[in-house]
Amino acid sequence: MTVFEKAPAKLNLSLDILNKRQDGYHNVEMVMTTIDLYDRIELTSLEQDQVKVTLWSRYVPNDERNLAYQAAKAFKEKYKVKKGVHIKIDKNIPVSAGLGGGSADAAAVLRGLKKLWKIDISTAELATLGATISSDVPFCVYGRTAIAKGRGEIIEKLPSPPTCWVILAKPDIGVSTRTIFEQIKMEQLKHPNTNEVIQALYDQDFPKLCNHLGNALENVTMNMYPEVRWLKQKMMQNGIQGVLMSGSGPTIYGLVEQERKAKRIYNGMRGFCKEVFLVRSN
Ligand SMILES: C[C@@](CO)(OP(=O)(O)O)[C@H](O)COP(=O)(O)OP(=O)(O)OC[C@H]1O[C@@H](n2ccc(N)nc2=O)[C@H](O)[C@@H]1O
Ligand SMILES: Nc1ncnc2c1ncn2[C@@H]1O[C@H](COP(=O)(O)OP(=O)(O)O)[C@@H](O)[C@H]1O
Repeated sequence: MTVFEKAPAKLNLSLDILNKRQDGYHNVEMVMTTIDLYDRIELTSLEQDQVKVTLWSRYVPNDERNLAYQAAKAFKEKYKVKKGVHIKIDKNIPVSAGLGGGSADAAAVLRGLKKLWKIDISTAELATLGATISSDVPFCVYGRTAIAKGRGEIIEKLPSPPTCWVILAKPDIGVSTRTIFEQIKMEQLKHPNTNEVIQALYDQDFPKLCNHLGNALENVTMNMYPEVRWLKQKMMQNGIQGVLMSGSGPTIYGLVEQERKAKRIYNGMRGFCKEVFLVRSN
């Protein structure tokens, strides 16, 4: 039997760092939403007790370092499944981009295995299992729009943003999330107004949402990689209100309501970097 799952990328509409914890992680508050840029995951049940990953990517390993592999192992162990699975990943989400591609794949594997092996568990239980893989997996298990707290594992659903176009531009560098967190100087962080972002979602107020997008990691990454600041400025020169770096970067995104304007900006941004996408919000 084979099951197919979409693994959508996420955007951080806001990202705040509250404090550093004893375990080395940071307590965060992040409003996140999934977008229509996704990897495709195909899961086929195997009689042999093995996890096999197939994907074609220069940047992602197909062994036990793959988060999709780790998700399948964790699922099999937790629910004592003796069968195996062949995971095929069709990778579209850029890697080490701040778009949570690895976490999206892991979450899609958890959702897919629940269907493939007909295990009766709740989404909350899957998200708890996902937290053992990486901080963004619990959000990716739910998808749509939510606020993530703690180290990312406490999820509260929110209304999705008014439907809009999303232009994504990724500079030709990969950013290590761990390295960016290591650079943080708490007293220098610029904090977003998370409550205003949440209120804008409840009010379905697109201009207000755009005005309050904010990411405490933006300056940390931009100080390390000036090309990210440059790319944000290029995106802003198009007269978009809502422009932000997602996650620990380096992807810059812009939110636009009108299709014609979005297509014009998408075409313009392609002159500045190779990896540019135009997708819909969820
Ligand atoms: C920053 C965010 C925002 O959505 O995304 P990305 O930029 O990776 O997409 C996430 O919080 C990233 O989540 P994820 O990529 O799953 O991180 P993990 O694998 O759990 O952690 C990687 C490293 O980042 C640091 N880390 C991560 C999460 C957190 N709340 N505090 C941390 O200090 C830790 O040093 C950890 O070793
Ligand atoms: N299925 C996967 N997809 C993408 N990256 C993966 C996957 N499994 C492991 N990784 C590794 O995770 C790291 C971060 O990848 P990614 O999730 O794309 O980053 P980000 O969350 O910053 O967008 C990379 O070093 C990559 O090799």
